Amino acid sequence: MTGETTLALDRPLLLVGCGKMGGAMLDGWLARGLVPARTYVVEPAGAPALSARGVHVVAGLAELPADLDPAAVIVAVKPQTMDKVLPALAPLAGARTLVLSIAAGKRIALFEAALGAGVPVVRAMPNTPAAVGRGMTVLVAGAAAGPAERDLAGRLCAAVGATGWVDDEGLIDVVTALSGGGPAYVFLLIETLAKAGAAAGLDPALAMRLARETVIGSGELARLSPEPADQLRRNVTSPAGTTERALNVLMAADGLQPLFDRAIAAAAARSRELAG
Ligand SMILES: NC(=O)C1=CN([C@@H]2O[C@H](COP(=O)(O)OP(=O)(O)OC[C@H]3O[C@@H](n4cnc5c(N)ncnc54)[C@H](OP(=O)(O)O)[C@@H]3O)[C@@H](O)[C@H]2O)C=CC1
Ligand SMILES: O=C(O)[C@@H]1CCC=N1
Repeated sequence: MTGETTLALDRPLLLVGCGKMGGAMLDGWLARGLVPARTYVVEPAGAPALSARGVHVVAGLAELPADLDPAAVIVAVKPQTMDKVLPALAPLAGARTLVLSIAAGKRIALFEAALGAGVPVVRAMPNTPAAVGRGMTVLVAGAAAGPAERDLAGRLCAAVGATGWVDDEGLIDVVTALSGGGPAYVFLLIETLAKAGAAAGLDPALAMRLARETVIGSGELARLSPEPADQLRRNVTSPAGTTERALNVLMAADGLQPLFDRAIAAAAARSRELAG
């Protein structure tokens, strides 16, 4: 599912934590019909740009209207802040309010233990391209999340990009490592390609432009072409040509695959640690 979803909600939406990821999703939601006047954001540092657009921004949960009754509370604070935030969220939680957490590591059971076993919890792992409507979010639902809450969680995430569901929450650690953090690896690819080009003699600004446009163009080709990634790679690789020489390095036994195997395993292990 990718998103032309519109977000006409019949009750308010509450975003707790409006940093890089929560802010990226909120931008996407507002662009897709979320009504600013029915949107509440808890952000200790404030968010003047959002206030100017009509969103209600408060510095702490205690400042919210007592009768808020949100359709969904999106929890987008750092995992390390969760222990402090969850007890304060309890008064807002109930059987008819979806709790959608995007925090790395933090398990559904933690939310249910803090907020009540009957509280519908969905855990999602988005990524920052959500800011431009091209996110990838994987969701997993807790036992108390029924069809209506799953549908709402799915629509919130589909409004900012592609979505998928898993049944096994344990998989979210690997999802976090792959697509949650994945944009960072792609941006690192741009940086390293540009540095390699500059080291080989190109003007650094030109090398950066070539690296950036190459990743952008390749991403767009991967999106629009029916061919799988390995065929798109072969299409570039002329027999006995130049790319083949580079791929001999990148696809060697000690090349990119074992490096990414280690990187993904390290990130997934950190996600498991953050559960704690
Ligand atoms: N960044 C990413 O690419 C992704 C992040 N995530 C997850 O999203 C969550 C947020 O990450 P990210 O956006 O990067 O982090 P940020 O630090 O950018 O955002 C967290 C925000 O929460 C605010 N905050 C801190 N304490 C409270 C509080 N008590 N109540 C309300 N808000 C509070 C912070 O304010 P202040 O800075 O003033 O403390 C900050 O603005 C994390 O759990 C992360 O695992 C998931 C997928 C991708
Ligand atoms: O680095 C992190 O912990 C978060 C989760 C996935 C992307 N950023």
